[in-house]
This record gives sequence, structure tokens and C-alpha cells, in this order.
Amino acid sequence: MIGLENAGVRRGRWIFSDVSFAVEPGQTLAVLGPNGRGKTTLIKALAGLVPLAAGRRIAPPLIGYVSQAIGSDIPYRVLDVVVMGRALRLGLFGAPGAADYRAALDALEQVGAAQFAERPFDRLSGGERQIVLLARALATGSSALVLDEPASALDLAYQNRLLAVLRDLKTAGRHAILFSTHLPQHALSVADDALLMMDAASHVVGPVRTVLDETNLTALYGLPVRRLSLSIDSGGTIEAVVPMFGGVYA
Ligand SMILES: Nc1ncnc2c1ncn2[C@@H]1O[C@H](COP(=O)(O)OP(=O)(O)OP(=O)(O)O)[C@@H](O)[C@H]1O
Repeated sequence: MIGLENAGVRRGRWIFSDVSFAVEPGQTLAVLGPNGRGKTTLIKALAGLVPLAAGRRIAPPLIGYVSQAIGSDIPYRVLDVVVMGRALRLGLFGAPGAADYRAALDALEQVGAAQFAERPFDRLSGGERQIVLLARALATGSSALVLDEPASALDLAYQNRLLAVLRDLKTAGRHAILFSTHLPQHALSVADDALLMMDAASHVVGPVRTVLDETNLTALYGLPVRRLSLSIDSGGTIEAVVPMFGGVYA
């Protein structure tokens, strides 16, 4: 399980306070909020990289973490970047063995990026790097995945791949997953719950379909947002989140 209990982080001022949630294995929580609201800070606090000024963090010793930073000037082979996810299992002086490389390759296959295995990481595009770093997080074998805007550089096909990977992991039921996103559709597509960071002192957490309503989305982003449920000919419904840009819903 991963979570926070009455947690807060201060950086001169409170970035967030009194945040509580718990994500069990098999569950996914999406974190949403405008730029600068504290999503990365919260994720880093959950990953143990930023100290809490209040409350407590609940997390296993090893977390599969993908940061927002996807740049690298180091010409490592992609497979070696992914195998670095095994590092904490290997200890200080351990070298990766065949089983670790197998796990790294499996993770690359799982995210649809095995074709990059032999390429230098620094020559991949931003989106290709982002999907490789997801593979590195998976290769840790951790039961907790904490992903900071994992889709920010992905095209529609890779977004679909990412969401499919998250859905498969959820079905398998072994991972507690938390990801931040600026795309409410991604939250609706794969998350069970959502945490909306409204401002430093208030947040909303609950079932994704309940909390991502028009009132909350409009308050969160400070512009009108419609949430539409459209029936489609082939059966089922489409859940659409439609913001108003320049006076027009688009
Ligand atoms: N190391 C730091 N020292 C002081 N303030 C910081 C530091 N890192 C971030 N902040 C501030 O904390 C606030 C939250 O930043 P954070 O990166 O968590 O936001 P975010 O919601 O992830 O934003 P975005 O959607 O733009 O990535 C911002 O006001 C930012 O300027």
C-alpha cells in the first residue's frame, strides 16, 4: 500500500497540508491540479525525496518512481537504463545478472518499447524516453508505482499503450499505482480514485467518477469545464471532459 496520512509539505509556505489517502494493491489513484499546485511535491514526498513537515507517509521500501525529468546527456544503452531499476535489489556492489536483464527486457516489452533496447538513451525522443522510464519503474519489481505526469510527452498511441499497461497492472492486482496528470480523461480511463489539489489548504479525494464533476473541474482549473457522457452507436458510452477555450467548448 502507498499513502499519506494528514501529510503536509512546507517550502517557505505550505505547498499542501492535511492530505490523506491510501492506495491498495490493485487500485489506481490519479492526482490532478493546475501548474504549480504541488503535484510533483506530493509525489516526491510519497517517494521519500521531499521531507514531510506534518503527518506521515506509508510506502514500501522500494518504489517504482518515474520523475518528470526525462532528459539525459549520458549515452547509456536503453537496456542498461532499464536495468538500473534493479539497482536497489542488487545492493551497493552487486552487478546485474541474466535474470535482471531478462526483467528489464520484459519490462520494455510490456510497454511496447523493446525495439529501443540497444539504442542510446540520449538519442531517443522525449516521448520514447518517457515510455522507457516507465519500463525502468516496472523493472524494479516494486508493488508501488508512483508516476509524475507519465503521459506528458506521449503521442496518442503511446498514451493508449501507457493506459493499457496501467489497466493490465490493475487487473493483475499486485500494484498500488499513483500518477499525476493534466488530462482528466486519463484519470477517468484508468483510475479508481482521484485526488484534486484545489489549493494549498484544500483538496478533494474520492471515486474518480464522483469527484471529477463539472463543479470540481471548473473550480480546479478556473475555467468552465463540461463533463459529457455520450452514447455511441456500437454500444456503451464515451466519457468526455470538454474545457472552454476562448469562449468555445473545444
Ligand atoms: N525546491 C523548491 N523550493 C521552493 N519551492 C519549490 C521547489 N520546488 C517547487 N517549488 C514550488 O512549489 C510549488 C509546487 O510545485 P510543484 O512542482 O509541486 O507543482 P506541480 O503541481 O507539479 O506543477 P506542474 O503541473 O507545473 O508540474 C510551486 O509554487 C513551486 O514553485
